[in-house]
Amino acid sequence: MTTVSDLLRDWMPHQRWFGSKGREWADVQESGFFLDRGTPTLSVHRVRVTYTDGQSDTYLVPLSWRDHMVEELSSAFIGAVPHEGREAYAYDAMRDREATVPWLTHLVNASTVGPMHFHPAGGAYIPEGLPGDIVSGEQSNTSLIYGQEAILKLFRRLEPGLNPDVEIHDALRRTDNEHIAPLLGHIEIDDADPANPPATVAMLQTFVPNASDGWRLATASVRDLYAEGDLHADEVGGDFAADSERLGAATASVHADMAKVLPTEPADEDWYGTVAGQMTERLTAAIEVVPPLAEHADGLRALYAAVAESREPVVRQRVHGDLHLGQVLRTATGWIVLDFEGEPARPLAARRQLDSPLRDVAGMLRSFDYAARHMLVEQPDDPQRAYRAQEWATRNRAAYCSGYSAASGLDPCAESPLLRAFEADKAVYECVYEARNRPHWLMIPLNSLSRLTGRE
Ligand SMILES: Nc1ncnc2c1ncn2[C@@H]1O[C@H](COP(=O)(O)OP(=O)(O)O)[C@@H](O)[C@H]1O
Ligand SMILES: O=P(O)(O)O[C@H]1O[C@H](CO)[C@@H](O[C@H]2O[C@H](CO)[C@@H](O)[C@H](O)[C@H]2O)[C@H](O)[C@H]1O
Repeated sequence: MTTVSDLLRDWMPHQRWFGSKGREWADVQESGFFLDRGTPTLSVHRVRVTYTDGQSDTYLVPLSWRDHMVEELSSAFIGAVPHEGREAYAYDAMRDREATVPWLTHLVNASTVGPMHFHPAGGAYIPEGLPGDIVSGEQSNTSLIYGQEAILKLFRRLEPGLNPDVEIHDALRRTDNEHIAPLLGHIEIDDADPANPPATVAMLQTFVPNASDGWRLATASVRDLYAEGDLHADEVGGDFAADSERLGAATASVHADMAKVLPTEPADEDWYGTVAGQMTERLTAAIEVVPPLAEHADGLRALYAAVAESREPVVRQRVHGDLHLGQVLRTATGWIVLDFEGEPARPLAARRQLDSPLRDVAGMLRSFDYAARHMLVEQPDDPQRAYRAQEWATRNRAAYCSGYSAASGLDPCAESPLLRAFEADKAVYECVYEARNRPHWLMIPLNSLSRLTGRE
């Protein structure tokens, strides 16, 4: 007899938000409860996947249930299980509009349903009664947009403790920072082990209408440059440098406000060695997943060792942790920074540690490199394009640093072994990310490592 666990075992590994693609499953345990008993019925499942290496992850999977097949929802159909002598048809509840209404209703009512707790932010207006539309695109989480007013992000992989996205947005409510989208509420679920704190399930924030994400804008600019074979980056219509500069200033403003409302601490003697050690550990683990990384290992270790030697002055603070062009939105008036949850693959405790703000600068600099070079994936041997890509990346990286420097009084890109090491460390992370999610893009961070370690 087919069970919900059987359905999930077949379906989950193909979902983009499932972070452990390619790992063999040894076991799956699921426990669910009903969040809404209307039509369709909405159930929420905690799904614990244990892999053959003994490690495990817990994912959150909302399902909607119907007593017949619904043709318009065929792309959201997961499978059928026997229920009270008939078939019950399970759908991906995030793609079933009618099943999206209860999330906001429960938030407005500050409900507790079984192990799930809904927390509206004080004084926030929540647009109750509207259905949500899923955000298309490839992301680690799943988001629903409610009437261009609010966006609910469902965190798929559950970990005990408050998600930094909620924590940081909540703290920033005490500032009037114009570069963030205000928090409207969040949802938690109790951990199976009562000794652990609840896990954050979702965050509701103001939807920023009529905005384009930085990745789309930057890559449009790169395409314009490629189309104009004889013109330079500053001469073509879609030059992005002014936006990059404003983005640098926006990053500095968000960093400054995070430092105001969240803890800070000057780095002590040990910090540099600890950071270098963490980067080396990450490299060792990454080589297991991406063997070609081994040829960069010596160069990378030298970059990490330079961090410990140089001991640049650093005031540690909370940072974004996974800043890239896909995490920023350009509105008519300026940039908005999204998604403060850090790198989705890192443990929560590591993502909440105080760090150098250069970590974020490095993430964005990597992203300029990605935007410039992603079209070279199709034409790796075109020297003219490679030259133009380098030109675009250099121009926009410099503009970003200049914007950051003007707003903060600190040039983040002045010769800094720490920044260089952070860029390299991010590229190592990206190699693992690409190998797992988009293997045809693996060459982008791998080639960057050749440049960062001076092999090219
Ligand atoms: N407040 C918002 N207003 C408008 N669009 C948003 C907002 N938050 C997120 N988005 C859109 O949803 C996408 C995914 O959001 P994000 O928070 O980055 O999720 P993920 O953690 O899955 O990357 C973003 O790239 C952006 O296009
Ligand atoms: O899903 P998240 O937004 O939290 O971030 C993950 O996915 C990103 C890809 O969508 C990945 O970013 C990498 O690819 C980007 C282009 O798609 C590029 O701009 C970034 O520089 C590069 O790191 C991110 O690393 C990952 O955590």
